[in-house]
Amino acid sequence: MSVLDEILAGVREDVAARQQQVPLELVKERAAAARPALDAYAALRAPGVGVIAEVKRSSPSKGALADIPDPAELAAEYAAGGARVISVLTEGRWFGGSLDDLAAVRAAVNVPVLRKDFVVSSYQVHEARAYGADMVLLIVAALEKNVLVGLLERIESLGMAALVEVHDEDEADIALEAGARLIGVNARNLKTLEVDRSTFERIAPGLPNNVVKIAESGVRGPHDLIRYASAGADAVLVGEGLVTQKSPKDAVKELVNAGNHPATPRPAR
Ligand SMILES: O=P(O)(O)OC[C@@H](O)[C@@H](O)c1c[nH]c2ccccc12
Repeated sequence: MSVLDEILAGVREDVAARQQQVPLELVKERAAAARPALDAYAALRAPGVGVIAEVKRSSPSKGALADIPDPAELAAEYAAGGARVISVLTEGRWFGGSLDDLAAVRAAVNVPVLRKDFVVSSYQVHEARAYGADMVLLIVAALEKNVLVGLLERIESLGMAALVEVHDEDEADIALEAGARLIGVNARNLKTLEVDRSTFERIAPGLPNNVVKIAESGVRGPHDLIRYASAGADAVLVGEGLVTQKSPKDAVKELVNAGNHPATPRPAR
């Protein structure tokens, strides 16, 4: 069984358990009462290369990365540093995240917040909205195409934006056919867990201009952002390179400055 399959099996168990405790109808009521979603698509299309800063305690590839006793405080630092969007891992078994982390971050910042998880059912989409998410990750490799289409429509009908993650050209085609407007190319292969930054350079040029292109994984400093920008990235998503820093705020600022520098290429529109 691949790591992805193992993660998905755990996620399905956890979702089933939550659904026993909190019925879908109740989650929908909470979603309807939540503050309306912010426009993550607009935020990520703004001029300059954006930074999506991630709250991530651990990962299957690296194990423990950072304690993060106060995710709200970390998110506030990210926002103060100029992050366009905050990504919050909500998967618990492998990434050490939770929906409480999402709610805490939502309450602490005014920028859009991404629920980063292995979303396989519409229950999780309603949960995302109930806990204040503005954006939800969908991983093509984890979903049947018809399920992907259904979840994407559900996310948009709740006013949120879907970030559709791909790893190769075939998955990118599926994402486009499904109607994705924001596509994330993950340089980390979810089967081998290895990072290959050339993945973005291979796939991004084939994506239409109106699609917002996000480079995920492998950004350790401004040079990686500039490399991704040269290949057409609208934004980069950064986890490890920020949570391990003494000053996450300064680290974000450094990336944001590189993303706004006149010499940094930006996608043609
Ligand atoms: O820590 P990094 O190398 O900056 O990577 C961040 C992000 O791309 C990674 O956390 C990620 C990308 N896609 C995911 C899907 C699930 C969990 C995590 C991820």
